[in-house]
Parts: sequence; C-alpha cells; structure tokens
Amino acid sequence: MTMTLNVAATASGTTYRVGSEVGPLRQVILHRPGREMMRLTPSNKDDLLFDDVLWVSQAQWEHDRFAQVLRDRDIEVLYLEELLAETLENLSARRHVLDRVLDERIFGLGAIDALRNHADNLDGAALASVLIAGITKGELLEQIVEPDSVALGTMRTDDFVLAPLPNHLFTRDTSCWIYDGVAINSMRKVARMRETVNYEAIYRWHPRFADGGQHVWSTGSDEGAATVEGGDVLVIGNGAVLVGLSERTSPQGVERLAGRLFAEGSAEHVIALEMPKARAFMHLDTVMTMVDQGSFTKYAGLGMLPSLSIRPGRTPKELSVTRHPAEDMHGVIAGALGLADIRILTTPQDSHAAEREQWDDACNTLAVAPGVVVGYERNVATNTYLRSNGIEVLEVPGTELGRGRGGPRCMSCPTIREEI
Ligand SMILES: NC(=O)NCCC[C@H](N)C(=O)O
Repeated sequence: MTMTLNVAATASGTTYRVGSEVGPLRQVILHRPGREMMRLTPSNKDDLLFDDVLWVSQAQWEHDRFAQVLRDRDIEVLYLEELLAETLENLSARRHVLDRVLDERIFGLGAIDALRNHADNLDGAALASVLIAGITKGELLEQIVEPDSVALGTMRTDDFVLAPLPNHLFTRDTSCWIYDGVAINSMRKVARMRETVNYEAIYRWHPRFADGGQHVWSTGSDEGAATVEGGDVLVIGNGAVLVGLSERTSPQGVERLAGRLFAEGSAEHVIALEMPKARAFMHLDTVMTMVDQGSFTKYAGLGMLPSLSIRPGRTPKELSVTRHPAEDMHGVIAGALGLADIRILTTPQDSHAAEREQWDDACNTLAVAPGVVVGYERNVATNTYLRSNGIEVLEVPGTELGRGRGGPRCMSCPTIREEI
C-alpha cells in the first residue's frame, strides 16, 4: 500500500510530522519536574494519580539525564513550561486559557474577578508557573487583598485554590502527533483535564506551531466523554494507527479520531485493541511499544486481545468496522503493516518478575531510531533481553520519575520524526 505523504509546515519551514513510532526522532516536548511535584503529599497523591511522593531534586537530575540522552542524538528538546510561558504572552492565548481555567462555578462569584485580575497581571512565565504548580490560598493572599468570598473564606491557608498538575510530566498523553496532525486530548481523569487547555493554547498560538498547517485531530475542550490519551496511541506506520481501548481511551474517542484521520487521508486503518481496564495497564504503551519496524515489546501478562479494524466507510460520515478475535491480534497488526508477521519481544521471566518490571515501565520504551530505544536502567531483564534481540537500549535512571507510573515513552511527546 502506498499513501500520499501529508506534511505540516510552519511559516518558518519546520515540518511537524510523526509518521511512525520508530523513525529517527528529531524534536520532542518534555516537562522537567518542578514546583508542582513539591505539592504531592501522601494524602493527595492518589487523587493526583501518583503512587508516592517524589524526591524532587533527584527526579530533576534523572530527567536532565533523560533529556541529555536525547540531545546526544541530536534531538531537539522543547520544554513544555517554556512553550507555555511564551504562548501566554499572546493575549488571545491567555484569554483562551483563563476563560477555561477560571470558572466561576469552581471558584465562586466572590473570588472570580480577583483571581482573574491577579492572573491577568502576571507575565507569561509567572502565569505558566501558577497554571502548572497551582496556587494555595496562602500564596494567593500574599499577592492580593482577600475578596469577600465564601469559597476562599472557607478554605484553609494551605488548601489549593488552583490544583497542581504533576502529570504534565507525562507529555505523551495530553497531546500526541499522528502523521501530519496533532490530537490535543480530552483526558479521562479530573486530575489531568486542565493540562489539555495549556496544550490547546500552545498549538494554536505559540509561534513554533501557529499557522503550521498541521491538522488538529481533536481539541479536548470539545470532545467531552470521547476521551483519547496519547499513551494509547501508537503510530505504527503504513497509514495505520494502533489504539488501546483502555481505562482512559473510550470507543467514542477512537471513532472520532479515526473519522478525522480518514477525512484528511492521513491514515486509512485504525486498529482498536480491547484492553483490560486497570491502573497497571492504564495505557497501551504501559504494556506494548514499538522498538523497530515490525517489532514490539509486550508484557507477558497482557496476553492476546480482541481488536476492531476501523477503516473509512462508504461516505465520510461512515466507518467500516470489523471485529477480530483475540488470537488474531498479532496477525491484524502485521496485516496493517503489510507484513506476514510481527516480532513480539516478551522478556522470558517468571510472572512475579514480569509484573514488577511492567510496573516499572519496562515495556514503556521510547524509540529514537529503528532498533534504538530509551528505557529505565532498573529493568535489567527486559533491557538484557532486548539487547540479545539486537535492540540498542540507552538506559536512563528512573527511581523517582517512575513513581508517577510512566517511563520514557510516557514522558515524551515527539513532534518531528524522520520518515523511514
Ligand atoms: N502513557 C502513560 O502511561 N503515561 C503515564 C501516565 C501516568 C499518570 N500518573 C496518570 O495516571 O495519568
């Protein structure tokens, strides 16, 4: 099968496109853990989707090592907080974000104007910092006179007026590039919903992306319950996309995404895998990632999954959907790639060891080129097994970073990959 190559180029000539999972990576968005991580406590970590609190300076060191491994391969690293700060210098972008974040139904009639005035007076960097790290009542009242507000009046000094967004660390999930466009995702969990608004502003107003001609497959604000999270989306190439119907990504979300990809001719086959709905398997990339053309890591405990092949229907409004039994899982993926079979790399180890390494993101590798991946150093058995199968593994530390249950793939949003 041959597809026309759709590309998106900015006025400055940069071409944003992610045509596969493994094409040489050229540019990526990361988020260095910052003040928002200082907000995590044993009592709020579950609501904020973390399994433990972090030693923040160590997490920053680990993250810097990750970024350096990427830079050493000539991959440009963009930082989310800098993109957001620059974006918020634009008044339309600022209005977009603040209109959505500072909602009177959340903050109350008495506080909303004072909050809006305060936010409007911050420069881009300060506002980005508040949007990511949140703000407590005490911090706010160091900067403004307390308004007459029942909502604020009934809060304790250390309560969050605006909650922190520690999961911005996982830049993969909130926006993901699929061929010549970007999906700005509607998130399943409340703790992550505000992340979407930040990306909407960045992709629409930041000079790097504005007028880039890229398709926008979805904007989370408009998608509601039709959720898709980028960890569930694998751009496997050949005009195909593999999507996990997981705890986070809904069937409706996949249908909307497929319809838009097909309408623009950017993809012609979406395979939806019916995954178990469990936190340990929260996204497809926690159990399966692509490490080379036709080769995938796969967690032993995942087994075979039923799938649905989604293709364009007879009219732009229709989809053609075929169900496949679990035993056909690998064959369906191979077929979409135009291959007779795919290579599945499942580390041979007992089920306890396998479960432990999966929890520590052994399968969550980030390919930086065909057959070259970044993985956490702690997953010794998996890294050894991948190497014995010809995959180069660039190891990074992840003792602290992993406490949010995400590895190198989760922590990266590729924006440019070379074609293969
Ligand atoms: N793709 C991924 O699996 N991302 C990891 C997200 C972890 C984050 N704490 C979450 O629960 O959403």
